[in-house]
Amino acid sequence: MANNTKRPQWRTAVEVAVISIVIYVALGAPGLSSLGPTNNENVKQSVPTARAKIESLVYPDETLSCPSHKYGVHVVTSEPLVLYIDGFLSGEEADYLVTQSQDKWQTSTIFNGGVETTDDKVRKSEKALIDRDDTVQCIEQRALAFQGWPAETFIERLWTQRYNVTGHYAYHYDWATASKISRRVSTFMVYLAADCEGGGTQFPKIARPKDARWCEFVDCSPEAEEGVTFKPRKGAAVFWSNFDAAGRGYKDTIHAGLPVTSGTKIGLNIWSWYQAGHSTPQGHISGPSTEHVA
Ligand SMILES: O=C(O)CCC(=O)C(=O)O
Ligand SMILES: [Fe+2]
Repeated sequence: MANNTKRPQWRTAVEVAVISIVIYVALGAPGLSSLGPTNNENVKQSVPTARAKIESLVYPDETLSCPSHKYGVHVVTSEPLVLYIDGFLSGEEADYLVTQSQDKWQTSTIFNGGVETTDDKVRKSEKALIDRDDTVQCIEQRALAFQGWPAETFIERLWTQRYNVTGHYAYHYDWATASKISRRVSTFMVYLAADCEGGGTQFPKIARPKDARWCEFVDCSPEAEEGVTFKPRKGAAVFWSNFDAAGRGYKDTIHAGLPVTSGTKIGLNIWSWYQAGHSTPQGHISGPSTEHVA
């Protein structure tokens, strides 16, 4: 009788390898499309794990009729695309989001190797998860319309972020965790309250535009850090793309929230998330979620 109970060891190894590849591909080949830099110790991830992420994605109600809103767009650089949007939110909208944040502030977190943790040397601020009423969904709509309603692209639940004196966010990418099927495609960094000194959003690898008219929006002082520092300005937003057409994260989007030296700065993150295999808008991923994943 043939002995089938003992298979050669090499075959077991091949089977393990094949199964591993299948699992890797099923998970969206994490890391494959994000061929930018590997994170060094000073660059922390700000993107949480896949499941919590998907639960945090939303799509605004398309039947909602939103008031028309005008803003001014200025190109900082086209590769990577970085734009300055003056008046992206009205003063009333900014104040409303600050009011909505009251009683919701909690210590901001970072994601390190997929683990949520706090470290005030990296990120010192408080964040608040914003409920999705009509005003908020109209802001989500505006963010998607601005980008041309990209397919299979959702909005991450909105979070506000408050920095008091010494509050800051160390240099990081917003795109650290990415795969072929799943990634944070773009960022709007919106200023809701800007009664502060310091607190600029700093991009060391993006050149400051030369024209003196930019000095209204960026730090033109001799002490300004290398690159460009956007000044907190109520209602304004800095928008940038996190990935190139091949799905590679842009290294030049590394940025920081500089320390606030007096007063308070409040920001709003609007992140758009590409999730392949989910059509929009009919195939909403989920409704409001209580997951805390910013
Ligand atoms: O507050 C800022 O200026 C930057 C914030 C930021 O980069 C973030 O929340 O990811
Ligand atoms: Fe960021």
